[in-house]
Amino acid sequence: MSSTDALARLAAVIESRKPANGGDPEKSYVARLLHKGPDAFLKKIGEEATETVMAAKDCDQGGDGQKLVNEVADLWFHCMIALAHYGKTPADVVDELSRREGLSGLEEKALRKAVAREAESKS
Ligand SMILES: N=c1c2ncn([C@@H]3O[C@H](COP(=O)(O)OP(=O)(O)OP(=O)(O)O)[C@@H](O)[C@H]3O)c2ncn1[C@@H]1O[C@H](COP(=O)(O)O)[C@@H](O)[C@H]1O
Repeated sequence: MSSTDALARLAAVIESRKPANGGDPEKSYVARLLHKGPDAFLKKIGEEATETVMAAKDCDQGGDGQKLVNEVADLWFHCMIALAHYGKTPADVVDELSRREGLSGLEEKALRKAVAREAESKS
């Protein structure tokens, strides 16, 4: 079974935890966060992003990378709650990454700057 299947299965569980789908904040962590609303899960995303940075620094100090994997899992999980709340799916993110496939970040940035310069020269 592929990793994207696991993301799709988790997305389906998160969907089932929405208040409109009967998610119970007393019995489910996801339902509790969704019930509390965006401020609650967006705060968790901020925390998990910071913990991801700290775990990466731990790798620089000789760590084996497992903390980094754990923190990225927490980060992805909380981002998936945000995606679900705003009506998006992991498949949408994978599609966006696929769309970018083969387009160098440096080329894309240069293209963006050229478009901005062009617009500025016309204004
Ligand atoms: N993948 C996860 C997952 N990853 C992390 N977490 C929870 O996310 C929280 C992470 O927060 P922290 O590490 O900051 O720990 P904490 O101090 O307890 O956090 P807070 O008190 O600040 O909320 C912990 O409570 C973890 O248990 C997760 N909780 C649930 N899932 C998945 O979501 C499914 C549905 O979960 P429920 O909605 O709880 O049934 C589960 O079956 C899992 O597949």
